[in-house]
Amino acid sequence: MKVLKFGGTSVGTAENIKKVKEIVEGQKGQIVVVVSAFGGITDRLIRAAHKAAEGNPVYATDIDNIIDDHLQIIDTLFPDIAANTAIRNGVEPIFDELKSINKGVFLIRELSEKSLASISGIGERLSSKIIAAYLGARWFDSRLYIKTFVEYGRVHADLVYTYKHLREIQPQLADLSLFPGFISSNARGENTTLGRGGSDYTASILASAFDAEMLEIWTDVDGFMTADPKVISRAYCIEHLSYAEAMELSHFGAKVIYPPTILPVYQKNIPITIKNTFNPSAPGTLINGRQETAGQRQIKGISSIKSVSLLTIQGIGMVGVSGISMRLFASLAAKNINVILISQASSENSISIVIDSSQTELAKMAIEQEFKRELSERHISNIIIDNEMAVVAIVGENMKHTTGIAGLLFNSVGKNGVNVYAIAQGASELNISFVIKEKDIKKALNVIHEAFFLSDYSRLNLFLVGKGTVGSRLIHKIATQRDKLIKNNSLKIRLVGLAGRNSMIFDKEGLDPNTAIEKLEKEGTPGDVSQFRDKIIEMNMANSVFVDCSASDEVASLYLSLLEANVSVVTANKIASSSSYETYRKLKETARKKGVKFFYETNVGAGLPIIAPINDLVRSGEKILKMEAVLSGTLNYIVNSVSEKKPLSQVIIEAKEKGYSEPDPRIDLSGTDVVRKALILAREAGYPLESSGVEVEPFVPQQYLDLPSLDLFLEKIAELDITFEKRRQKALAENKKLRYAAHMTANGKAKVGLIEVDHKHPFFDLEGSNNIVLIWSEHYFEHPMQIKGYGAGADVTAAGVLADIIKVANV
Ligand SMILES: NC(=O)C1=CN([C@@H]2O[C@H](COP(=O)(O)OP(=O)(O)OC[C@H]3O[C@@H](n4cnc5c(N)ncnc54)[C@H](O)[C@@H]3O)[C@@H](O)[C@H]2O)C=CC1
Ligand SMILES: N[C@@H](CC=O)C(=O)O
Repeated sequence: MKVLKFGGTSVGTAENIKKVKEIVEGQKGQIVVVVSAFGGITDRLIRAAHKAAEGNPVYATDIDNIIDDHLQIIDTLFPDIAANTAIRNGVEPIFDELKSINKGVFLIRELSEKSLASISGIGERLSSKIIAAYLGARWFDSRLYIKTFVEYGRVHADLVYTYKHLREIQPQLADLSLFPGFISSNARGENTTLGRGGSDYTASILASAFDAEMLEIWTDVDGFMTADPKVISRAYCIEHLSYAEAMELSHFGAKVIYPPTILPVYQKNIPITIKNTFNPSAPGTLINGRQETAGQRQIKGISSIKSVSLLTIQGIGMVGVSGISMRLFASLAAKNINVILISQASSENSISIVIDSSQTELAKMAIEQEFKRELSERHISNIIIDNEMAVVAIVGENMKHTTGIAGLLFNSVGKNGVNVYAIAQGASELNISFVIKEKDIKKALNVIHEAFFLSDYSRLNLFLVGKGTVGSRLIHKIATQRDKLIKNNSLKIRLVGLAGRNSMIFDKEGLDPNTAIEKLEKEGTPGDVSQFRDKIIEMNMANSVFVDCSASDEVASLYLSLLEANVSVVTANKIASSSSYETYRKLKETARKKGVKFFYETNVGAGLPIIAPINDLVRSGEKILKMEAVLSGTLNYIVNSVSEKKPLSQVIIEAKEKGYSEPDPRIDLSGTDVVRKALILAREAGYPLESSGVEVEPFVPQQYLDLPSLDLFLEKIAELDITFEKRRQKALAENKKLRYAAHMTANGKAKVGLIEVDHKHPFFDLEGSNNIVLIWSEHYFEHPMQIKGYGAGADVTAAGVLADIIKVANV
């Protein structure tokens, strides 16, 4: 025999009830069906009853509407007049009862527990009669067999009597029998209920009493998911759970099954299958007593509860005093307050508990009353209440005796800036629960899911500033590389925010990179970058990365606050790392402390790997003694491209057009860009160089750089065309070439300026806009390490920024 339970949505409409019929008719052997009330009816009944108790006459209309909805379902399911009349006659007395109890409540303005139990059970009485007639099943009144008693103000099933009654009627069961879920009665024969979700419990009690071979819970999801799919879109259905795992997951918020349901079938070792009425071919989740084998996932699922409060009592007078916990929990139990989580420090200095937020005041009063003396004598100093909290739990039998689970869990939430307020883990190692702020729940669930369920891919949420030469190519690369990154690196990069100088757009699900710039221009909301930063922090998304493709100091000034908010920063903009050494140090230290990344590889040599190899040398204990480099793509392009036919002024414009120069080319021509790069290289090599320690010879005389506007500069710079060409010709006559070079030594000094190199010098053959860096260290002494290649340009830089972004994900 099998017991099949169909919940409210499964029997929410006549169409759905037809699906139920197909499922039932597809079964073999003896079947017992349990049904809930039609979807939403129980809530509507309870609301109407409360209105009646408040003296609100609208209750009567609400009841009429409930009755009409049932009649409509009857009319759709029973088009045949005789059958229709028969079922209408069958339910008419229940409609009358509903009206008269509510009328009584309305007249005396009082809704007793007894009346409420009678009213709220009417939904199941009606649905079960209608569905039994439609399926041709023998109908049984659960109230006659499922008996309850009250303890601590709560209704409990009296399983001894219940099993006895049910076994007595077992011989009367037909091939297809149907019981209403949820409803029961007490020893005096008065109506009671098994509590919300009680239909699952009814089905489990029947399965246990009748020794069923299987209990099937038919609902509107495919089964237990690895996490709440409304929060984690990548959550997927769990194929198998042990009873204990299912109990833990459902207790902690996974509303797939009502937690007490598991006990009756567990005691008989009857398996449960969770199935989807709307997707019956899906395998669902099987719950049984099978032990997990090694090699399977350590974590089966993540669940969470919101709207809870963390209540902490603390005081040094509690240390070593026995009976404190007993009195605390007894005082809460006396007020019917359910404790969701308990955490106590081994010092016994404090006990933290989590309770439903609606019971906070009641709990505080109960504790204050119980510990009146201890509070007045300051043995207990404080009762602290943190509201708007959430509990997150990871569940899995395979966690037992496996090291590193807690480490991975708290590392993943910690580096995303989620603060953990309390932790609880039982010695059974089946569940690790912890308390966080409710606002962090989405972020926490996302990062934990990513850390433990690596089945698909990691995600990065990008917030990009700058859609110019480099930024626009980066967006293009994100669009073109997307599929490859998912396939080869299991990484999904989502552009969730984009900002220009005065406007911004956001999309939590990810902007389409092919149209993001156009969308920003058309639909962007006005605002500056500090507002962009505030919104990033407010969005509080997991794995957030801020990407700076501007040349703005205003943007660079935001990095610290972003890193402090656990947002990683990837930047092509050199301003931050080349400003004061203290700023550079603080940014790196903050990133390290917060467990986020601060990457700026493109600051020197664009897409060339220069910073990473220097870091590797330093980390391996190498002392860097000297560096010589050509670090300006623009200036190298200029010295290589000026000719008799092509004057300096024309080549400067070309360098800008080719995307080599800074937005303002005077930054290159003054030597500032190379100074910035030299500062960064020296600092990466371990020398706290400041810009005052760099001797600079600008590429063009200072008087041109002092001109009031860029336009004027570009107009006047032609005056230098002849002088520059002469200098170039003179060097050429001596078989030499001009190079704008940087020179850094271990004494912490640097020099930047135009030099002449002969054919033996490694700079001599440096073509186009290429860069070169020579590094002398203890081991690279006679022959320096050389890094050489394209040193500027939108595509190589965008590729370098993308490489830094990928590095953030550690894939
Ligand atoms: N072009 C190259 O080869 C390389 C460039 N870089 C760096 O890349 C960065 C970007 O360079 P390009 O794309 O050539 O510059 P760009 O001028 O073409 O683009 C910069 C973008 O940033 C935006 N922007 C500027 N100030 C802003 C602010 N306060 N708020 C929001 N947006 C702002 C501008 O509107 C523009 O869209 C620069 O810092 C540059 O030094 C780094 C390595 C190589
Ligand atoms: N303007 C820079 C671009 C790279 O940083 C250069 O010319 O090298």
